[in-house]
Amino acid sequence: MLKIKDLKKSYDLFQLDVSFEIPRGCITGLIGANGAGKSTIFKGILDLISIDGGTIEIFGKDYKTLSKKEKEKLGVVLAESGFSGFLTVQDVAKILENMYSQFDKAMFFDYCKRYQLPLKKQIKEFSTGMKAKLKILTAISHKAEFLLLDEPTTGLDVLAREDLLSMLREYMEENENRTILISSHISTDLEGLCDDLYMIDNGKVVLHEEIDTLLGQYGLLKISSEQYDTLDKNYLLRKKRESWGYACLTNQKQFYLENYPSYTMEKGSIDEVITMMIKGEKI
Ligand SMILES: Nc1ncnc2c1ncn2[C@@H]1O[C@H](COP(=O)(O)OP(=O)(O)OP(=O)(O)O)[C@@H](O)[C@H]1O
Repeated sequence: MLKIKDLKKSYDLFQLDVSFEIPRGCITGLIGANGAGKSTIFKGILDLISIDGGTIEIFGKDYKTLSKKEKEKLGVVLAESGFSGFLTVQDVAKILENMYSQFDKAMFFDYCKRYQLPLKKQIKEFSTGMKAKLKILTAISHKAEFLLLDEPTTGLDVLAREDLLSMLREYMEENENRTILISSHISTDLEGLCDDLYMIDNGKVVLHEEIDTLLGQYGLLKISSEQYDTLDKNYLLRKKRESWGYACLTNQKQFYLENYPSYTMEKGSIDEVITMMIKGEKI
């Protein structure tokens, strides 16, 4: 669905250089701290910034050659975008109807009712959660095949975030060919939604893994210096010196559980894996 090879973009001290592929029918997450380069990737894919190098293919074509009809198959939420605050939901529906031949008006108003989005109130009076839901709704209501969502959950409370993730899950359930690329710095959002995860740090991909593998096969060994000295280190990815010894990240948890059953092995949250990959020392 999307193929990015050696995408490069420089801003002063920041240098983006990433390659990745997003298969049809999957939800792929981009996770990274503020300034990691997530929005730059989205803007590159959508041709909103000039890139310094690399290739981007969407639907098997160079991204610059997409026809109007093909662009209609994209549903986009960008961190800094949105409709004018002076418009109402009814105005937005009219705009979408004119923009997209596939706009599903009934579904749009049905969702507005379900998520209590008032039709006649100006958007500037909406809460952050209401604005976020409207943005997602504008991305999914024209039956887009591929959603590109940059930080759609930022600033939302737990309930609003859950509503938004439900909208995305429903969107995926309706058609198995639908595909999502979503970024967030909140790992739990992506953990419960995505099939595949790319971790971005300082413009580079530091880890690519399926969520099931990340949750099932990664683990954090917490051991003393003496235990570390005699440990088989072949299946360790990173280590970090701690006051009590070493924390070690492995993607072969089972090996250490079987061979060192008395050593402390923690499941390791996605945040801990990210921290170890970025701050830990290579073995
Ligand atoms: N137009 C620009 N001019 C100069 N520097 C920029 C510009 N846009 C982005 N940058 C820099 O590029 C880097 C990556 O920014 P980007 O917005 O892609 O990060 P991000 O991962 O989306 O962060 P956040 O989660 O805070 O939105 C940052 O160092 C940022 O300051």
